[in-house]
Amino acid sequence: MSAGDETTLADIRQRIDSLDAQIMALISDRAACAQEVARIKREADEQAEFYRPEREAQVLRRIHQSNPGPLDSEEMTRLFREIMSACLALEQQLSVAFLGPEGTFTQAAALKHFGHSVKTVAMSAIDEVFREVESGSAHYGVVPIENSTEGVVTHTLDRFMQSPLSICGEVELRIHHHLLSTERDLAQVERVYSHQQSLAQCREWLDARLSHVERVAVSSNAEAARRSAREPGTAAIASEAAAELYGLGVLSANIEDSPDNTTRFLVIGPRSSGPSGHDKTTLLLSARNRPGSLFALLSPFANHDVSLTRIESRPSQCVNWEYVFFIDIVGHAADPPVAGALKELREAAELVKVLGSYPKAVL
Ligand SMILES: O=C(O)C(=O)C[C@]1(C(=O)O)C=C[C@@H](O)C=C1
Repeated sequence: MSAGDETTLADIRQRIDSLDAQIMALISDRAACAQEVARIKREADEQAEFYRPEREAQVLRRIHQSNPGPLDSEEMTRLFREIMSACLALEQQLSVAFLGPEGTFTQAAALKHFGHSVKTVAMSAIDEVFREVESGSAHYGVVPIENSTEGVVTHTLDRFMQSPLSICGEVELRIHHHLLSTERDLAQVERVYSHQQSLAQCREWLDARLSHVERVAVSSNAEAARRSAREPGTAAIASEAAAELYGLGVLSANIEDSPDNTTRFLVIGPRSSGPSGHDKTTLLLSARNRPGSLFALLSPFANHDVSLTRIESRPSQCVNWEYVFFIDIVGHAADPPVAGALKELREAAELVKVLGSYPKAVL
């Protein structure tokens, strides 16, 4: 390196130091604004809601769209996600219950959505996540709802039938599965633990590489990692986070059969979100038991030009062979086309429950 290069490097580093000082001052100004917002919210209402999913989605969308580069837009949005998470923590320390144990994809989804300044609390079942939020012990909860290869998580759908909670957000997470073990060689693995959905998502890889090995389904991927860490001769299919947490090595990375394996999670809380401009609404419907009833449930959406993105049917849990429908539509319940469709639907359906309107996932 020549003397000229040294000066240039030193110059650039000086500029970086000065920019860091400016960034810090700006972040501190932003944090002071959040404190001021909190004061105004508290003065207006003792039960003030500090977390505002619609505002967060708008902020993150603006950052995503206006990023000038060279940083990738996803990267820039993630940085702002963390800044806003720290600002919200100054207003209120949020607790978020998730389907645990520590190291599950659901925890990764919770942190992706809320940032790292919230307190995440591990629950051992989907039902417990709902109960923790229903009782007010946690402010919000995160539960899995569907996977792009394995389909819907029926436990979560069924739990909404009896819950007063609303959906206030969604999170999409690309799922990468790794084979984790304390062993150093595939030949030493005699048993593989994982959640049944993950075993299914890696079926082809397991058939090709570990066809002779016993597959054992356990309650979560993180539980699989925890067990494998204590049992020589075993491996777990789980995330990188679980590998770190339970001290396992990665024997084989990205073993999922479908390269764009994605899981969608829902954020549940005491109320749904305000309109953000790009929203979704989830409905629970049941039809009167007569010919043409499904058509009657769907036609109000067509009449009001509202798009359906998903429809699932589940046994009603009240009467044998009667079904309820979970429907996702584009738009917020307060948007005029959706409000019009809902009004018409209430005249046609036995039951119309708006499970929540919430911003479409940004990250
Ligand atoms: O705008 C608000 O209501 C705020 O509280 C500020 C802020 C932010 O940091 O931008 C923080 C938390 C909310 O969830 C949304 C936005």
